[in-house]
Amino acid sequence: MTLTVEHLRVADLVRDVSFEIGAGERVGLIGESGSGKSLTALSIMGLLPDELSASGSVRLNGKELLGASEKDLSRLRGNGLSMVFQEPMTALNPVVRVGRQVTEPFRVHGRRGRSAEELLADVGLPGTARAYPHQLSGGQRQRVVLAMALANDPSLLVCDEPTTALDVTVQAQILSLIRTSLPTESALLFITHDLAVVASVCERVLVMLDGEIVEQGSTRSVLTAPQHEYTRRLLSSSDLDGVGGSRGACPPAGAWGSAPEDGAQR
Ligand SMILES: Nc1ncnc2c1ncn2[C@@H]1O[C@H](COP(=O)(O)OP(=O)(O)OP(=O)(O)O)[C@@H](O)[C@H]1O
Repeated sequence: MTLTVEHLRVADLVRDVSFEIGAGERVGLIGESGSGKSLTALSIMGLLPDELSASGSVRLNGKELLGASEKDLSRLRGNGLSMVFQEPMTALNPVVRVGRQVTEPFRVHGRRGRSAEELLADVGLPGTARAYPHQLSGGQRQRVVLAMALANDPSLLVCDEPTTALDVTVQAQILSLIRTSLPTESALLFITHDLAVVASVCERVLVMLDGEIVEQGSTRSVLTAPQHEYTRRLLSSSDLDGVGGSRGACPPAGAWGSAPEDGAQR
């Protein structure tokens, strides 16, 4: 799997954005609010609102996605491509039991797959298939969304601030679940404001400012030796131990998206 984004433009809001993500790569997209991260993700997914359109090129394994038919895109979504949004309630139907929702990707793509109970147990929610979303906590709902996104073993998972709405403990659980549940060969594009999250999940990072990518590189090099003034400012205003506070000191154990427990297990 290779995702190739070239000269992506969305009005004046995203400008000349180019990057590539290969199979198994975990890539972070950081930048302050309004810098164009979500619009970049929505362009990849073919989910831009009607009033905005994208130009340039977004290719998945060489196949152009910009301008692809809705039929082709919906065949890809939840199959080759999956996305997890910040607010799980927007992704779940409040009047449908979660068990039915997590197996939806199989029905949409006409496939037989694992049972709802299995998919939910995989994300730490055994015995919840008959629950409605409102009977679950915010963290549990995000687990359901993740189970749905992972049901068809997507080649690319896009997460747009999936933990921002959750408290710190639940946030850590969801991050750990993303690290361990995503098949090793699947690629990840992870959007966040939080540099500590990037350090713990991603091996490579793209930095966006005012609609443009201003810096990219390995998470270690960008967070320890930022080249762009904006990245330096982001770091100095973050509470990332060992980087923002005392630059050059050792990062926390397990940082830089390469923690041993990140290994190959599903
Ligand atoms: N439908 C739209 N029409 C016009 N402008 C939009 C639309 N959606 C987003 N924008 C603007 O585009 C810019 C980039 O938005 P985007 O949501 O991609 O930012 P972001 O980096 O994801 O921010 P956040 O971290 O707050 O989610 C913002 O200035 C936003 O106001």
